[in-house]
Parts: sequence; C-alpha cells; structure tokens
Amino acid sequence: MLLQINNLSVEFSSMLQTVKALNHVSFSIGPGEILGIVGESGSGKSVTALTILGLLEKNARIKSGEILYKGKNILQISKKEQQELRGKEIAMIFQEPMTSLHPTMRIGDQLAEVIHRHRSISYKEAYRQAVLSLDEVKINDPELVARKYPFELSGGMRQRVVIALAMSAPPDLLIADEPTTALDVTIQHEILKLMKELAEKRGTSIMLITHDLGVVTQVCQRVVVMYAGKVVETGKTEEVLHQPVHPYTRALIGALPDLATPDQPLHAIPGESPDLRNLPAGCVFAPRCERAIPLCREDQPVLEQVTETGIGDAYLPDVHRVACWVR
Ligand SMILES: Nc1ncnc2c1ncn2[C@@H]1O[C@H](COP(=O)(O)OP(=O)(O)OP(=O)(O)O)[C@@H](O)[C@H]1O
Repeated sequence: MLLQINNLSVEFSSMLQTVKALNHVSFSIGPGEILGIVGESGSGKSVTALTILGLLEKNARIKSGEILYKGKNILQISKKEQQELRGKEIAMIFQEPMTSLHPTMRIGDQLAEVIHRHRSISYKEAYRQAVLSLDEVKINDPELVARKYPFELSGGMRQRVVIALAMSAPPDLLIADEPTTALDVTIQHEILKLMKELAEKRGTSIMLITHDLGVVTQVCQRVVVMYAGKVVETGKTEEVLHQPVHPYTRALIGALPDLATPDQPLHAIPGESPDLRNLPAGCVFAPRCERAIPLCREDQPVLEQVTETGIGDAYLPDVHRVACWVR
C-alpha cells in the first residue's frame, strides 16, 4: 500500500465546543490507484485530505490513529519533513485553480520555477520542460500559453495548468479535492480523462474527493463513502455503486438516473446532517435511516465484510465492507 490510514480521529475544539470531524477512519490507497472519497458536505472529506498533508488548522487535534505513507507514520514526522513530502511526493489540487496559481506570474515561469526547484537543471532547461508539461496536459500551443497570465485562460485551461504544476515533481500521490466541480460538464470529462491518463502513465495514485457519483464511476477503481466523519461503506466502485448495502449509500444513489453520466449531484436525503458536536450513541445515520432498528440507536456498527464471496483477508482493500446493523 502507498497510503494506509488506520483508525484516524480528528477533533476541532474551541472554548465552547468540540467538533468530532473524523471518527475512526480507516482506508488505503494502492500504487497507481484512483480512490474516490464521496459524501455530503461536512462528512470529513477535506479534513481527511488536510490531515494527510499536515495542513490542519491550529485548533485541530488528532485523537487517534496513524497515517502510514510508504510504511512510515507521517503524523509523527517533523513539520519540515511534512513540508518536503508535500513538495515532492504528495501534491494537492483544489476546486478553484486560482488558489494554486500566482495571479501576476506568467504560466511558463510558474511551472519552470517549480520544476527548477525539484530537479537539478538550469532554469532555461526547466522552462523548456515547463512548455513540454503544458503539452502533456493537452494544452494547444504550449509556447504561447506559457507566456500568458492565469487570468487570460479559461477555467478548464487553468485546471490543466494546475495539474501540470501538481505533476511536475512528479508526486506519488495526488490529492484532488473536487477538481472538476467548478467546470462545465464537457470540460469536467476531459480533465478527468487527463488525470486518469497521467495516473496510468506516471504510476501516480490519486485520492479523488467528490460529491459527484458520476465522477467516481468514470475514473475510480475503488470508493470510500463517508458520513459524519465515518467510513460507512467501501469497496470496488462497481460493487458499491451497483449493489450498495448501506442505507446512506443507497439513498445517495437512489435519485440518480444514470451513474455513467457525469455531473450528477448527490441526491438530497431527508432529515438533517448530524451535529458533529453531539453525535448519537449508535449509528450516526440512524436518525435519518428508514430501516433503523433499536440496536442502531444503541451501538455503533463497525465496518464488516458484506458477503463471504470475497474469501480471504477481510481487510483486503478490494473487499466490499459496510458499517450497518441492518443488512
Ligand atoms: N477549523 C475548523 N474548526 C472547526 N470545525 C471544522 C474546522 N475545519 C473543518 N471543520 C468541521 O469538520 C467537519 C468536516 O468538514 P470537511 O470540510 O472535511 O467536510 P467535507 O466532507 O469536505 O465537506 P465539503 O464537501 O463541504 O467540502 C465539518 O463539520 C466542518 O465544519
């Protein structure tokens, strides 16, 4: 495994309250794998990403768990080592490309500077490679685009530049937080295709955070479904999305006419999202669950293998697992 998260719990505290943002989260990402993390707003997707990157805000506390990156617990390395990891091995791209781009610097110079920093080559050579990297992310006329400023490019073009920047090290793990949400459907499709191609070509693993199940179907081999800071279901994309077991996953999928079509937002589920300052004693989804039985309100279910068909180690990442008493 490239990345293995075990039993991760993260809280945010202020004088008055404690928000339990992640509760005993475990999952892994293999080399070259594209893993989808899906869930409603507030389910803990971004907090998971920020914890991996060592970028949690000051009021955050890691209550339990470990994050093994190439077998080493990166929750225990120094700030400097975390920074090095972020620069060289783990890259991140966000929904809004401008957050990653310098507004007053030409595209070619931004890329060349990063490439120059990572490799021991002259700036001139780094600039030449910057132009090549624009070509690699399928930008037409890369020499011309290299001389432009970010504001002169469309949203889709900017996100391609950001991908080129993120891939310049190149990283072993790319964390992409809603990378196509701000783009129109056709461009979304092209950007996802590009990310998939780059992952295959470079062997980069991608952790793709999305609220869009169409995106998951399109590019992710496996998926982790999160709800209220917990993993409620996980397994191969096809199994989880075509034979969902958790009532939450079922509800998410319920209203989608066609999973193969991108840009399908998650179905709104009746009831309110749980209050992370005051989580229920039993299953976090029980208050909204039509199938809940008394046990669901008393005891927290843990992730367990769905069927016996996946014979062997229940902790193999491909195995379809669900945290639900009623199945
Ligand atoms: N610095 C913080 N202080 C207090 N609470 C926080 C902080 N950062 C995140 N949270 C809380 O942690 C929970 C999980 O947030 P997170 O951003 O990971 O959700 P998400 O699944 O990524 O949602 P979205 O899809 O809206 O980005 C939310 O309830 C959020 O309010």
